[in-house]
Amino acid sequence: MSETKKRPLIIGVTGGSGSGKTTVSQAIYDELAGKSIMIIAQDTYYNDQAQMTMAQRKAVNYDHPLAFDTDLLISDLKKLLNNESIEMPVYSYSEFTRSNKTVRTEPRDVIILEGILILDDPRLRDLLDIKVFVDTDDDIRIIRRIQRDMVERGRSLQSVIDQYLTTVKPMYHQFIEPTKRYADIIVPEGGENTVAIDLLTTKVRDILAHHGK
Ligand SMILES: Nc1ncnc2c1ncn2[C@@H]1O[C@H](COP(=O)(O)OP(=O)(O)O)[C@@H](O)[C@H]1O
Ligand SMILES: Nc1ccn([C@@H]2O[C@H](COP(=O)(O)O)[C@@H](O)[C@H]2O)c(=O)n1
Repeated sequence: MSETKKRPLIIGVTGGSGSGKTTVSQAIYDELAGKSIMIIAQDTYYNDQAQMTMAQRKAVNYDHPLAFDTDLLISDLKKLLNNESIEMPVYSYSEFTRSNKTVRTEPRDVIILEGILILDDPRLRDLLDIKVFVDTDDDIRIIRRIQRDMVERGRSLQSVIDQYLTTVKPMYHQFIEPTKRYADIIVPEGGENTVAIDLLTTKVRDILAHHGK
């Protein structure tokens, strides 16, 4: 009798911009080195804006749920859950859109999905097996964001401040912070919280062992 392949496990890691989602996701990934695991950033699934001018792209509210191509993200996750490969988009923060390339991505036993709005859409939320909210104060997040966006995302100090006040902060309080209620685990201070990361990786190891992985 042929063995049925088990459905991959999806861990969702959310929180405000600069809260430490990427750091927590990378820490889980590193702790589970040697396992079949991948990280998907929700940012990769921002809408395709190739047909827009640069001025139009810069004016988009990137912290609103409608900024994302959630249908494509859900469709790709369902393929991975079905143990099929996907063509993952490639996103550029400096171009404010996807490139015309994609990366062929094979399914893995564990998928970490990290992003600001992964708990907002019930269709997406329902695909997640473990839901984590990284909870970091607004002042710490804006300081981290200034440092990161100026170094890694080609932004000026003034543009980071303007964007934070006009969209990032209000959207956080309207759409992101309310999704904390859906989280199984709330992690204060993100990547430095080794206790939370140990608990999560132990849980994932238990589930994989139960599946014989
Ligand atoms: N606990 C921490 N202490 C100090 N800096 C941190 C901590 N966690 C993350 N950072 C830094 O803050 C920035 C944003 O963190 P990141 O994990 O990318 O957040 P997010 O993915 O939520 O936007 C990064 O430059 C990262 O190195
Ligand atoms: N072209 C873009 C796209 C997104 N953003 C900002 O990125 C934030 C989400 O990424 P994190 O790694 O910080 O979680 C989000 O708050 C958007 O404002 C952008 O500035 N430009």
